[in-house]
Amino acid sequence: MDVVEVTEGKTRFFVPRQDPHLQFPPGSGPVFYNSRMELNRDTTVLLLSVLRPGSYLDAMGASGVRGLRVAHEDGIPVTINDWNTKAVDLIQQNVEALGLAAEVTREDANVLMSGRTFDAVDLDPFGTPAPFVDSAARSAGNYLFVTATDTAPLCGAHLKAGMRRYFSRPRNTEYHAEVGLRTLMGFVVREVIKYDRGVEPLFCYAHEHFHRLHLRLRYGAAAADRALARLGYVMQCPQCLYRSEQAGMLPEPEECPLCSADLVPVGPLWTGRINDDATLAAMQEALPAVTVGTGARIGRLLATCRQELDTSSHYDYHVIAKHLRVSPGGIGTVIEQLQALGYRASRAHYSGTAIKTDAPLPVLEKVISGG
Ligand SMILES: C[S@@+](CC[C@H](N)C(=O)[O-])C[C@H]1O[C@@H](n2cnc3c(N)ncnc32)[C@H](O)[C@@H]1O
Ligand SMILES: [Zn+2]
Repeated sequence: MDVVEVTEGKTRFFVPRQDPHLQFPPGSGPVFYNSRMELNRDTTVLLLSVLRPGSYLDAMGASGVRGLRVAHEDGIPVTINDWNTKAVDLIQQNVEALGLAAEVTREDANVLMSGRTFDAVDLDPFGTPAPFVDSAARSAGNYLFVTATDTAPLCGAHLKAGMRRYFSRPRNTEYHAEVGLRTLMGFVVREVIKYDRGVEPLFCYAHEHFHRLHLRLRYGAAAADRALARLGYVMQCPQCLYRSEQAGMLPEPEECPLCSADLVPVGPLWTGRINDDATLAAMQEALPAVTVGTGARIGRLLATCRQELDTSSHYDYHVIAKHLRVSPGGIGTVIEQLQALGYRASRAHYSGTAIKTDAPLPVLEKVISGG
């Protein structure tokens, strides 16, 4: 295999030379590598420097970059797996070049995870992680990390694929990044709680073309019940911009209080917090020493996540302004005005025009129209 050496974070490793003329260079080599996922990997290396699990499984290694970095930069014992022979050869070459004691395996990830446990399990498949979450839920001791790049099914743009994979009915709204993240989270929670285990989000975010979950797992039916209680629906009005949140396994019929249309349930999905503030604070503290490449962007992401409200949807203030036919002021001013009126209001980490607030829609409309 024709390889080139690249650096990510503090780790140098080999990846296949990719044809820059192909439209999708990450998939053009014999083994997958996508440099655009550096931020995703940087956040994992940073978080693991805080959590320090006893063992870590990179279940779909490809070049091995993720596990290599966790071993090299965090000093955590890792197992790197892939079922592809070329990938495993490259991982082995990288492990040897870095002088690591990492274990390298060539198995179907589901078989590996069904037979062994690891303190932390990381799923980073092509597209959907859905076929791997059940075995990961049985394999993971304390931590389960999941990447999904199938944003169209998760966000409702490919509705049937979303329903097949996630047993949920997403809906393509202006808050699709939030729906995608919470649909994925809701699915993972349902896969875990059937084993009488609880799930607590540590750091979950949507970014560009992927969703990423970092979750802590707990033992016991009581912990599972706490997670179960967080499953619910966003109830969206099909005629106006109104939406609300509803807890429960099955959606109850509800009318829009503004226009009387029947609200449409979006879900089931995870409601409530998607981050643990103490974990984010610890990551912020560790950031200067740990992260190299995307450190400034991660710093902004963590800061935005820490101030973000827990609501399962947001209002896009440009959409509201267009609806009202007004030209809006700055988003910071709108948020400050809502707060001055006694409401909670924040930005969302995945969009520059998203406002999360507990203010009723008419209040938000009044503020945006300068009233
Ligand atoms: C998106 S790539 C992983 C990227 C890698 N984690 C990174 O950060 O660059 C997905 C990898 O999963 C492997 N894979 C797909 N299905 C698998 C399975 N059932 N068991 C093990 N590996 C699998 C593929 O061979 C491919 O190398
Ligand atoms: Zn309505």
